[in-house]
This record gives sequence, structure tokens and C-alpha cells, in this order.
Amino acid sequence: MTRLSVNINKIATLRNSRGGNNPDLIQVAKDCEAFGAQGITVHPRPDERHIRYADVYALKEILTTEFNIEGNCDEEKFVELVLATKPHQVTLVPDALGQLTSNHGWDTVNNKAYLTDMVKRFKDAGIRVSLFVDPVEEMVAAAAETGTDRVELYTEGYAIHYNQGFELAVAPYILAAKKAQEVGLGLNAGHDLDLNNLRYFADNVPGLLEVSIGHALISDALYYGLENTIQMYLQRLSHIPAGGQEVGTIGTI
Ligand SMILES: CC(=O)[C@@H](O)[C@H](O)COP(=O)(O)O
Ligand SMILES: NCC(=O)COP(=O)(O)O
Repeated sequence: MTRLSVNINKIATLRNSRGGNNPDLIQVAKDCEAFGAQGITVHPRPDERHIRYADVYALKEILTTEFNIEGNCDEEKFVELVLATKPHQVTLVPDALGQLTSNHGWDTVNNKAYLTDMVKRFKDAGIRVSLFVDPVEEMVAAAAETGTDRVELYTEGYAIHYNQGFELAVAPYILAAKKAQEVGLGLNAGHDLDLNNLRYFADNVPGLLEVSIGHALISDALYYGLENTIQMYLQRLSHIPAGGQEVGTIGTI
């Protein structure tokens, strides 16, 4: 079964907008776990516009499920943070400074030597490593040569094209997933996954171990509440028994 890791960046964005501690990021993380999330993801950025480095230390103290930290290992401060807090998983993402959000995966072919060094640094510290990549077989194959444990497929392209034709939208992800299986890599996915597109992705991409979802999930929680929303996402990742019904609205949970 595919595990759900809730990205809580947007909770920090809301908190930071007023300078106080409302909403309380730590309490939200605990609640996500209590409501069924199987992991918590954060993506601290150098400007600390949402997750602050101090949040990462505080989260490490209280989380009881998988802790996944995403970020750019070009930043030595990020590397130090991850090595000091030792999450279960680090996901390396090639973001430029000041980027609005992640918008591409690693070129694992041209950065193979660099990534091999970085992967070793984290793995030597006992941290599982995942590399954020576009759904391109060549990038997945080259990722395996860095020694990484997993890749995370960047799903914005899937999310954009899903409503125009889901078979076409998912096709490169199926090929990339099969390549990951062939070269012995675990598979994660994330970015712009939502209640509408998640089930088809999870049902069709083989070997999907984990999805990290933030923006849409936190937005949905405004309407459905956090507990209902997490249950709805978990349901999209679960098998529907024959004759069963998709949970679609708050009243039907
Ligand atoms: C790697 C990825 O797709 C997500 O971590 C995304 O970048 C979230 O970061 P923001 O919340 O800053 O958009
Ligand atoms: N790795 C993807 C992630 O953590 C969340 O991305 P999004 O759902 O906020 O687009």
C-alpha cells in the first residue's frame, strides 16, 4: 500500500503571516499523525518563508511516524540541518534560490558525481535518500548509479494533464516506475497531487511506496476539516472493495 506523508509547509506559511504561533505547527503535525498520516514532510527553504530550521528540530522531537525532509543539498546549511536532525528520509530537490516552488527534477546524468557524494554523506549518517526526478527513464536509471535508495517522481506534469486525458498523463510515470523497479530503486511521488487525481495515479503506477502531499491537502482541509481530509486522501490510496463507494464529501465519511 502507498503511504501518505503530509507536507505541512502551508501550515507554516499561515503561521508566519502573522508572526505568532497560530496555527501551531507542532500540534498540527501531531494531529496529522493522529488522523492517520503515515509521515510528515517539510521542505525548508533558505529564506525560511514557511518551515524554519528551528521547526525541523522541534518536529524531530515529537514525530512518531516517518519524517521526510526535502530540500536542496547545494545549501550547506540544509545539509547540516539534515545531518543534525537525522530524519528517516531526505529528499534532495534541485531548487534555485528564491524559487516559488519546486519545478523540475535532478539531471542525474550530468550531476552523477555530485549526487553520488551527497547521497553517501546522508547514507553514512543512516538516513534514507530519495532524489527528486522528472518521469524520464534515463534520469531514473542514472539515479540508481548514485547509490540513492529511492526516487521521487515530480508529478506536476501529471496533475496538469490529468483532466485532458489521464492515460496519456500517467504514461511516462508508469515507464519511469518500471525502470525504478528494474534498477532496484524504491519509488515516491509528489507535487500537485490532489483528491481528484490521486487514485488514478496510485492505482496505475507500479511499486509506489509513498506520496507527499501538501498544497491541495491543506487547502481541502479548509472545507472538509483536517481529519476528514486526511481520511479522504488515505481512501484514495486504499483498495475499494467491490461495490464500495469513493468517499467524496464530508457527509459521507
Ligand atoms: C519537492 C516538492 O515538490 C515539494 O516539496 C514542494 O516543492 C513543496 O514546496 P513549497 O511548499 O515550498 O511549494
Ligand atoms: N514532495 C511533494 C510535496 O511534499 C508536496 O507537494 P505539494 O502537494 O505541496 O505540491
